[in-house]
Amino acid sequence: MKIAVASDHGGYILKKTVIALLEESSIAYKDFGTFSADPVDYPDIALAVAEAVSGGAYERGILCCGTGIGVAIAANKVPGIRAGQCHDTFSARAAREHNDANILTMGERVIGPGLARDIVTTWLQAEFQGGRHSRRVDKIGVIESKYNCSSR
Ligand SMILES: O=C(CO)[C@H](O)[C@H](O)[C@H](O)COP(=O)(O)O
Repeated sequence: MKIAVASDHGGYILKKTVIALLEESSIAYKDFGTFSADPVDYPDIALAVAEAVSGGAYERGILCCGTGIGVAIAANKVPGIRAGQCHDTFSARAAREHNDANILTMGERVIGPGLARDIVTTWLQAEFQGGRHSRRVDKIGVIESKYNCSSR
């Protein structure tokens, strides 16, 4: 599995925690930035990871900002992206099993590194359960198609 990872300045330290975990686990990843604690705009880094995942080059993405909210909102504007903010392991598991979330978002100003590691591990190991959940995820795709810009 290849993971696309990025953060804004608000999630810069949390991203380092995520990357350390991926390296310990021998999971392939690419860091899409940001590469310092200087302020950047979270929609820019969310777009980079969302396009990397929606384009198929990366199976999943992990985005960090101060809250995990802004990057989730921005990433979910990209067709095919199902980004979920998870700050507990129950949600992380459900995001995969029920929602087939292909991007995990977290907030450095909300949770600590220990919990973040558990969340990432849970999210990476959980699998989409299909069945009734497939019908619901498919309906998200129908909504997306309804409002998709024809110029894309
Ligand atoms: O997405 C966010 C807010 O919805 C993130 O928390 C950002 O990291 C945050 O907005 C950055 O705030 P700052 O005051 O400019 O550091």
